[in-house]
Amino acid sequence: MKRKALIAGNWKMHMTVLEGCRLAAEIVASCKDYTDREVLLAPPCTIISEVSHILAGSKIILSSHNVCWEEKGAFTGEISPTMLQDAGASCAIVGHSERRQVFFESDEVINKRLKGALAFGLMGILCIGETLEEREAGNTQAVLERQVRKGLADVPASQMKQVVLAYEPVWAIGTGVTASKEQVQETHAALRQLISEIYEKDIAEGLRILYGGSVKATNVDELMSQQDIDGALVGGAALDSISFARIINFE
Ligand SMILES: O=C[C@H](O)COP(=O)(O)O
Repeated sequence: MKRKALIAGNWKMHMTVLEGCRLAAEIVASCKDYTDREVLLAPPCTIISEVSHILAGSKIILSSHNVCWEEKGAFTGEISPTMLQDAGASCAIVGHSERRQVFFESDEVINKRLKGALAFGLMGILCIGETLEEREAGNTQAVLERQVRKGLADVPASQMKQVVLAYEPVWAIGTGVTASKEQVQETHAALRQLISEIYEKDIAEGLRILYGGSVKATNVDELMSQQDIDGALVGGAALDSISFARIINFE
């Protein structure tokens, strides 16, 4: 099955309104009318609304970095799926390693966030990935399997079209160390096999699995040449329009 590639730029905690609007406009200008790939931007929530105006008329998808599972109520510090939609977003990232590591979000909380996003019709990017310590202890597969099974717990097959998986080994994020294309391909193939065991083969074949961790203009082509790498979740290199444009236009 031919899956549409997805190149996602995660701006993390960067960009004022002015900076973000300028970067978004530069990215819009560098996008072609693709049929084989999609582009997504995830700015901080403070500028989602302004960036949505810049993206209007383009096919670029707008995402948040996180989402609450409730529509409204006493959840200080949280943003609901409908608030995100109101601001112009149609996707939410959940379970990013920085949420797991720095803010101690558990698999259970991440699962609630994902189910909340899907229930309100958002696309959900579920991030998973092992730490260096877990890798060195030989626990990579077990950690990824736990994160996938718990992250997708009670997500019905009917909502899996809204889900994207992002494999981001923590040791490769922001470090300049990229996992090799062989390492990533092998991991993605194993993840696809796991998804076919949890759901069914067709769902696994249709699921997009992104790689994240020091993706750059210089390594995107070789990563994207692999059968089970369906796109990239890009951090640092997404903050520069020239680098990100090159990544979007991978060959
Ligand atoms: O969400 C993006 C990832 O954390 C990767 O970040 P990076 O490209 O700066 O390594």
